[in-house]
Amino acid sequence: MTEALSHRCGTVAIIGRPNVGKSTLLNRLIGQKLAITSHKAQTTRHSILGIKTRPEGQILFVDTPGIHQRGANALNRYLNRAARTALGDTDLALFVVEARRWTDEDAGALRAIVEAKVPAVAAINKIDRVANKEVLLPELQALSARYAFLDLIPVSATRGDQMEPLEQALLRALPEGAPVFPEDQITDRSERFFAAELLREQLVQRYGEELPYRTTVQIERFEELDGRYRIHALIWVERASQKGIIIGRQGEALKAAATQARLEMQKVLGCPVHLEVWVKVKSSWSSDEAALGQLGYGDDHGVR
Ligand SMILES: Nc1nc2c(ncn2[C@@H]2O[C@H](COP(=O)(O)OP(=O)(O)OP(=O)(O)O)[C@@H](O)[C@H]2O)c(=O)[nH]1
Repeated sequence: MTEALSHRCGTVAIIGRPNVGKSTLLNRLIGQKLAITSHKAQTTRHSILGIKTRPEGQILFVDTPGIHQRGANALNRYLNRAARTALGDTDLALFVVEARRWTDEDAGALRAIVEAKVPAVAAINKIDRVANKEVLLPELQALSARYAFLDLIPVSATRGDQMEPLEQALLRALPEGAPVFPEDQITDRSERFFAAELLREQLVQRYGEELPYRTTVQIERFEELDGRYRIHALIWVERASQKGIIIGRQGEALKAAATQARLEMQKVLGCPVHLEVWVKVKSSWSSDEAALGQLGYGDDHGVR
């Protein structure tokens, strides 16, 4: 009973290989779109704080870019570093895996937790795809043999199944403490940051496999006047050919992406948005540490 009476507060780093559903799970837990998602791996580039306040406690979620092993350019190194930094400074890890799929990359992500020696809860995601739930039992056993998880909870982030037991397990594992943020606050990120992410989400969802990872979004101007937002965004690409693809024939492709991004921004900001988007070429930004710094990837908070 004493456990139920004490108020809990602490950070939970969401860790897992790319594409297991970390961002979807964060959005589901917070009940609003904080992290952009796509079916392509490596969508998440920034560590985002999502704040979940309940009577029993406050959970501060840090969404990390998926820990992955491919590629060694500066952007990939930054992504892995961001995930590891989050682990070095958290009360608890939430390790996300996909039901019925264990890969070397999952093992790599788990190794980061083991090395950081943080307590962890495991979420076995995408159970909506598993018709016979009995097959999950040996999987849970195998996972608990790999690490001393405090709890293992099968979940479905898209359907919202098992969110309550997951939240309870996380709260139980957090230290006692007073809430850090007001109860109605759901993130520490700025509106400007979300504007950049929502435009980047369109790039990830609309263009070929490689191109989005060769681009970044910078918000040049972000102003609110008389209940309307005026936002100027720059999409940085590495080559003129990429600029052509993004813009498309007679500007059609960019127009469609910007229109959808604007609608998403209006949903998040809750008022009309005027969005202007420009595409600019900056050669080899993803392999140059100095260029990454200029674009806001120099620290863990990324583009603001
Ligand atoms: N069937 C099913 N699909 C899911 C579930 N959760 C996430 N997905 C899908 O899995 C894909 C990846 O989800 P994300 O949330 O972007 O994954 P992530 O782990 O944040 O990926 P990175 O940003 O690459 O690290 C998306 O297509 C999601 O719709 C789930 O519970 N069930």
